[in-house]
Amino acid sequence: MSEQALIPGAFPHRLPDWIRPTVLDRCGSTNDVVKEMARTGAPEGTLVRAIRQEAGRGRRGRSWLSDAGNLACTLLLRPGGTPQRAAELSFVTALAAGEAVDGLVAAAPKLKWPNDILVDGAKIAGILLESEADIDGSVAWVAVGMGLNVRHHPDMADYATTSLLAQGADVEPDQVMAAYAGAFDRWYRRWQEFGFAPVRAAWLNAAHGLGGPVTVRLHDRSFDGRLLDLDADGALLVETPAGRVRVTAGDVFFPHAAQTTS
Ligand SMILES: O=C(O)CCCC[C@@H]1SC[C@@H]2NC(=O)N[C@@H]21
Repeated sequence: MSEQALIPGAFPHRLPDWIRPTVLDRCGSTNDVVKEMARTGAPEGTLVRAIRQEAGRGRRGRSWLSDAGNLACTLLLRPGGTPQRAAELSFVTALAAGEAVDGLVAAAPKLKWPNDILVDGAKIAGILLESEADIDGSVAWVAVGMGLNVRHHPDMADYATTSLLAQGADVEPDQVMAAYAGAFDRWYRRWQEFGFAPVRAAWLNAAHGLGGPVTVRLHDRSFDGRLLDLDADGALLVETPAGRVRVTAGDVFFPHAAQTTS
């Protein structure tokens, strides 16, 4: 990993008490920084933001561009429980990121399975969860990485992207991170108290393309269908001529709209 200069001074916005931020001038990936901290005992609520990431990562080994002006941060959680339950945190995170965007832009943010946030059909934010289990199989920690295009967005060949600035919102990444942290606090508490049901309901309420045609790309094949629902465990339910299919990993594409991958 390259140089990591700590930006001195207090974080300029109010965050929930349990979330303690560190801002780095640069790093490879904030997920890697937080994973290392998790392995050496850092507490839940450790939050690392990098002004620049030099090796930002997305899902499925894709790279994630994050120059100064955008938000790249990772929050450390220690929720315990099973890895299956911890996976629900990607929906908690999507709701929090969506709320941070909502109100800043005219169009309502939409959530695309499994963990993209779209505005006007274009990707504005993505989420990368990584975790480790204890010897008994329970979750030791989860590194919740979130990248949000605040002031610029990359040109991608195969899907549309946008930023808050391109949508007319002239804001600073720290301000967006504070809104995200506040929304995360609310959704995380709700999830801990009431489980996945309210998270699932809110996610469905903001879901992109529900009821419409979808192409699902798995690692070894693709198929078309209609986007039906989110299952009680976060799997996507797709209706196909051959019957209902549960999708637990893959990419979804929506015809006749800006394409995004996640
Ligand atoms: O859309 C995706 O594929 C997920 C992108 C996740 C990017 C964020 S930026 C902060 C954190 N650090 C990383 O290296 N990745 C995540």
